[in-house]
Order: sequence, then structure tokens, then C-alpha cells
Amino acid sequence: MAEEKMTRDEALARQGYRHACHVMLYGDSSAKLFGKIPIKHIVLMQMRFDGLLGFPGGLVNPSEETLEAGLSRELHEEVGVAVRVGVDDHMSSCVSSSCPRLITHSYIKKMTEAELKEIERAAVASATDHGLEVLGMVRVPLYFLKKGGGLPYFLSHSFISNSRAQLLSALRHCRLLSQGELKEAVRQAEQMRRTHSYITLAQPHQSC
Ligand SMILES: O=c1[nH]cnc2c1ncn2[C@@H]1O[C@H](COP(=O)(O)OP(=O)(O)O)[C@@H](O)[C@H]1O
Repeated sequence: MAEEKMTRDEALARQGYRHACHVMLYGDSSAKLFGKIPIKHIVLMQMRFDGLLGFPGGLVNPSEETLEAGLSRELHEEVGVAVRVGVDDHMSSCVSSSCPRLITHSYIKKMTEAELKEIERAAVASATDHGLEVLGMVRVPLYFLKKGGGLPYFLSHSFISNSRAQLLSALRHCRLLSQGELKEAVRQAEQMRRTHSYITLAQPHQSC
């Protein structure tokens, strides 16, 4: 089902909708996998309590706080350190195709490799949600290995709501991968789904 996109202001003007705000924290990296495959970028997602992948964030009530203040508060609970997200970090808003009367807001925030590593440490050491709502932060592999390893396999996992689409559009928007690489990763992921029936690709999940 196609998603209905809108600006942040249009979203806030909608009556009778709940708002969910999630952020892709990312940055550049000089690390190399096996000492030879450049990682190039760190992109953080998380394994949620329900076994689905998604971004850090949560529900925000705009009548009580701004979307960004609410997202920063949720982030603190999930990653254990204060990460300030602002209006400038907003990327897109759309009506959820899987949850009735929910608008999902997607944010992106670039950080240094050291800051991202600190978040990964704190997410285990001090985040109140660790081991409960959040089972762990995960890095998105942005490289391609033989037989679909790397990004294609990652994309064949199951994702909450529209987070898979949010990931793809954020990777495109930030130019972390080319349009051709993204198309190829999606193509391989779809092929895996067809050929390996034990892998289930994200269907709209009713987790509202
Ligand atoms: O990463 C995401 N991107 C887009 N929507 C998401 C993501 N994670 C969760 N959602 C949607 O937003 C709703 C609320 O998100 P979440 O479960 O993180 O909030 P909560 O911890 O405040 O309940 C979920 O029920 C789901 O429909």
C-alpha cells in the first residue's frame, strides 16, 4: 500500500492521529571488515522486544511536548545518553499503512564515529530500556558479500511498520549508497524471499 507523505506541519495539523518519531543515527567510519572490506558508514537500528528491527524512538504526544523533545526523551531511554534531535533533523512524515491513525516521522542525525561508539556502549551499560523494550542496537551492513551477504540479507529480515522504507530512503537521502546499489540490494533481498521460504520479508505488522 502506498504511503501518504506530508510535511511536518501538515502532519501536526491532522486531527485524531497519534505520532511516532524515530531517528537514524549514522556517521562515517574508517574501519574495515576482515581488515579489507571498508565499512564506510555506521548506521544504527535496534532489535526490538518483539523481534522486529526498527529505529530508536517512540510515540510522542504533540499536545504535551514538541516532536523533537519527545524523540530526544525516548532516545535517552533507549540509548542511555542524551542525543538532541532538532527540527532540522526531520526527514519525512507519513501516515502509517500498517497502523490505523498513526503518523510516523523519520529523522536523521549525523554523528562522529566516537559518538556512535559511545551510544553503543551506553545502550548496553546505562539505557533503562536495555534488555526490555530494546534487545540491542545493531549496525546495518552497507556492503555486499557473496550470496547476498551484507545489505541484501539484512533487508530480508522483518521490520516494524515502515522502518524498512525509512531506512532505504534515508540511505538514499544521505547518499550512503548509490541508487543502483540500493536497487540491487532490494532485488537480491526479494529474490532470497522467493527462494528461501524460511525467510519472511517484512509484511505490514500490526504492532500498534
Ligand atoms: O522505526 C520505526 N519506524 C517507523 N515506525 C515505527 C518504528 N518503530 C516503531 N514504529 C511504529 O510506531 C509505533 C510506536 O513505536 P514504538 O514501539 O517505538 O513506541 P513506544 O515505545 O512509545 O510504544 C509502533 O507501534 C510502530 O507502529
